[in-house]
Amino acid sequence: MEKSRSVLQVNNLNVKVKSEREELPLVHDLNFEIEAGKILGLVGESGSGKSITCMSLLQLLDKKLMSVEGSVQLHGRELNGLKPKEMRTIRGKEVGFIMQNPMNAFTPVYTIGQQFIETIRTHSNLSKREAFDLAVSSMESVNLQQPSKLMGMYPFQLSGGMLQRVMIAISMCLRPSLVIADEPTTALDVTNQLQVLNELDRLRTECGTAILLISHDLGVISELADDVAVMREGRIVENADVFQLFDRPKHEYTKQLLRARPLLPVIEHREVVIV
Ligand SMILES: Nc1ncnc2c1ncn2[C@@H]1O[C@H](COP(=O)(O)OP(=O)(O)OP(=O)(O)O)[C@@H](O)[C@H]1O
Repeated sequence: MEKSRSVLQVNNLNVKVKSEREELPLVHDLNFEIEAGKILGLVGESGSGKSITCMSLLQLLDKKLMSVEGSVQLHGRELNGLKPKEMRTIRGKEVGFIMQNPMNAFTPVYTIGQQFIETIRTHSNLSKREAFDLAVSSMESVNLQQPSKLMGMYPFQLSGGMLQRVMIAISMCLRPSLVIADEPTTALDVTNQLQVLNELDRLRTECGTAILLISHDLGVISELADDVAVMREGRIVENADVFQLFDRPKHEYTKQLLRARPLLPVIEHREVVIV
């Protein structure tokens, strides 16, 4: 039997928020998969459930507030229902997470270097020196200048865009088999956006990483994604190959999204990324 190349397989995923009287659905019956080396773009208007989906895949939702039903398999291993300790060993090593707000990813009282090295050493057998060198080279790959100096600085001493790139470097340095990237480039200027997108592209090409890429920027999605899922009000209304979705959208909502995109910047963006 042919071995499945599926890295992430999601079946009948439902997320509900608990209130005193009832449970209100936020995400309905999601089904999708991502194969090794492929990028699935997830698009949809604000509030459509993209971030809640990411958090549920990573088992990061507060169980007291939300319930998650359905199956989330990483290389065939069920993640939904794993103990927090087991999930912690998976997050950071097998699954990298790039979140929207980089400030939330760091502890203010430790330096960037302390946090970077701690993360690397929790998930690997590298010495402090080796972890330092890996951190520095990872920061260089996302265009951070003077990475050795940055290692000694505290999060508040870096701009939002720099912190975002440090978080991306941390998420990618251990070459996880899955990266979940929730608006990874929103806080960045165009040059750094391109650097980060190229780095994501390199990761999937060279390391076979599967990537779930959430972005408002349809130019970014059309450039990088192999498949695109369109979310609306907690449901996936269309999931198709990127060419089919952009050239022959089926769902009325997808057509609306495509009509609403700003054309000029998208074209410029695509041309530069291809280089
Ligand atoms: N802690 C929470 N309690 C109750 N409802 C929540 C909670 N967090 C999010 N929601 C609701 O879940 C829905 C989906 O939110 P989500 O943040 O996933 O949207 P999104 O598509 O990621 O939006 P954006 O693009 O703005 O980040 C929204 O209606 C939001 O109000």
